[in-house]
Amino acid sequence: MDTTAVAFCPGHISGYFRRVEGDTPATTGSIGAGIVVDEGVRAEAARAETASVTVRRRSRAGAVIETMTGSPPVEYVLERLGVTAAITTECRLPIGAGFGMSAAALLAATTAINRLHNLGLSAGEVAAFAHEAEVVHRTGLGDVAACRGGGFVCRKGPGIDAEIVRHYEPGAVITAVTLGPLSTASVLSSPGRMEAIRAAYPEGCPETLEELFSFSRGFAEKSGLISPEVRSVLAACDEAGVLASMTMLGNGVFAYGEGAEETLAAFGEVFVLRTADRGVHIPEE
Ligand SMILES: Nc1ncnc2c1ncn2[C@@H]1O[C@H](COP(=O)(O)OP(=O)(O)O)[C@@H](O)[C@H]1O
Ligand SMILES: CC(C)(COP(=O)(O)O)[C@@H](O)C(=O)O
Repeated sequence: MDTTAVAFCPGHISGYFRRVEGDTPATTGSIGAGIVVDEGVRAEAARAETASVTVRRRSRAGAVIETMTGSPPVEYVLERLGVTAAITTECRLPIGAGFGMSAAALLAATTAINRLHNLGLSAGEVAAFAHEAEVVHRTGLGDVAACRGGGFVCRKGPGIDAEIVRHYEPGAVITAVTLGPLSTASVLSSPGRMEAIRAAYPEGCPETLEELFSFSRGFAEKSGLISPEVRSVLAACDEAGVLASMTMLGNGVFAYGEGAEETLAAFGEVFVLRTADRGVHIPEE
């Protein structure tokens, strides 16, 4: 009997989205587009009498820079599955910055719990529990669906079973900078903000990364979400001819193409990411 199980899930930078309201969490979610990135969350589930979650962030060099206790959405999944475990999540990207860390933590943790307790859930059932927790806790809408696979994605319906168009761009470098957290729940709970977001939604699916940036930027401009700090970074990117938009929902910017890293570096810690080639999985260790 294994005493621990591990899973990894990539993060997802949403470029634009529109909430779709269903009758249940399964039919509630979002449509939109974004990029699944190679950095994400590694979750370990260990046998334990009681449920607990420890959240760790590591620096690029591997040192633990932050440790937090508790994660309401991950605890929700344990309770929903009727099992206990000691969960430890580890990530390098900041939490609450629009990198879909809540969804990555949920998918990775649920995958690890399924394996630890031999629950026999299919990949779809694992994703359904993770998605339910995201929607109930207002930590995300479309990230779980996106992180089931890699590439840059266009989600055409809510929930985990809707059609998703994926384009794989192996090696494409996406650079991001964060200027501080933005609570996803606070935006998703604001009727005024959600109406502006609804009205800003662009039609059609991007065929190229360039198009994804152009649709995302149009959405960001119309959404009313751009803070003065994000505006300064976007202005610098425009000046340098670098494609850029706001990370949804985070107080940050993601950018693509030559000069992106140098331009963003003036504003904070830069994360150099690549489009992920696969979604949630059990790593070979
Ligand atoms: N790495 C993680 N491990 C465990 N829980 C997490 C993790 N990242 C986010 N969460 C949960 O999600 C909440 C934040 O969600 P949100 O603001 O949507 O962040 P993000 O934009 O990174 O998805 C946190 O308060 C925490 O409860
Ligand atoms: C934009 C968001 C609603 C939240 O994304 P994050 O803050 O990264 O959890 C996402 O889930 C989406 O539906 O596109």
